[in-house]
Amino acid sequence: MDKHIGFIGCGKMAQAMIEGMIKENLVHREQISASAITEETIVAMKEKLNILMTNDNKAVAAKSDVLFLAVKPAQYENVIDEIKDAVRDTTIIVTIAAGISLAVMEASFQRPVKVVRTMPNTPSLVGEGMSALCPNTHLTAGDLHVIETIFNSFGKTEVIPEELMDAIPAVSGSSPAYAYMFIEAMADGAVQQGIPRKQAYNLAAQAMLGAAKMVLETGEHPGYLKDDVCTPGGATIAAVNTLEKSNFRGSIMQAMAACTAQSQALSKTK
Ligand SMILES: NC(=O)C1=CN([C@@H]2O[C@H](COP(=O)(O)OP(=O)(O)OC[C@H]3O[C@@H](n4cnc5c(N)ncnc54)[C@H](OP(=O)(O)O)[C@@H]3O)[C@@H](O)[C@H]2O)C=CC1
Ligand SMILES: O=C(O)[C@@H]1CCC=N1
Repeated sequence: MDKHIGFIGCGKMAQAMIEGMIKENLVHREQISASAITEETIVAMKEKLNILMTNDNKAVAAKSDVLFLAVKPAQYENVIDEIKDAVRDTTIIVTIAAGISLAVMEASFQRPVKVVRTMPNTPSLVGEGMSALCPNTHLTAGDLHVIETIFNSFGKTEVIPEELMDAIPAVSGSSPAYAYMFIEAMADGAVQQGIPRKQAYNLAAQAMLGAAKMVLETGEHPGYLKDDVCTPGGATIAAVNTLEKSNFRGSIMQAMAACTAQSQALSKTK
């Protein structure tokens, strides 16, 4: 891709996307630049990613065709104030923060700008990201194609209407955290039964990966796939019964409602 891609902020999410893009050969390393605050991050990321690293946000903003704002939500206001005059009218600005709306972005730049509100996730690092995208009205079909090409290089994408964006962290932006908790819990359960720790993580994680692939690749309903595992009078249905008694599905839905409420609360403070 013949574009310069910039990142304001080079933390966990920016690194996952940059490494994903590089692994997929979307762009050469010299087509990516990123800024951070501390010398420690600048030196560490230069060493790890071999991209142009700087503490000069304006310089990154000025040279980017696509500019990711990859700082925490609380830092958006100050960062936009700093860079807004350096950003070109043709630059596509990508927000990845929970709770920052397109209206807030447009108002902060104080002029018509191309903005895409997105919600990626950290598995982008290994090319298995899931990102929701929501462009504003200033993006052309060609601009959206550029953004989809970038995000598809490190995973999959769905274009989502803005009124649903606060619900996305719960299902894909934040959900890797609870998937890791599930894997950790299964590994603990395996260790309790005498299985060595390293093998326990491999067994649990590969079972999760395989189950997810079954849903995506067979197109079968997850309930049908679950039924296929449950031998009548067998071991699996005993586990399913215990999970139902401890409100497994209800707990997950409640956690997701809390996640969505927090995203909405972040939106309201902006
Ligand atoms: N982590 C995740 O799973 C996901 C995160 N997000 C969103 O991504 C965004 C970033 O999160 P995450 O990567 O986890 O956060 P991190 O804390 O890991 O990274 C934040 C980065 O921003 C840099 N930074 C802070 N202030 C400035 C500034 N004024 N100018 C330039 N750089 C600055 C920090 O620099 P330094 O290192 O020098 O302090 C750091 O590199 C958030 O808005 C979050 O909502 C979205 C989806 C998933
Ligand atoms: O916890 C958060 O607010 C961000 C959004 C999704 C993942 N991390």
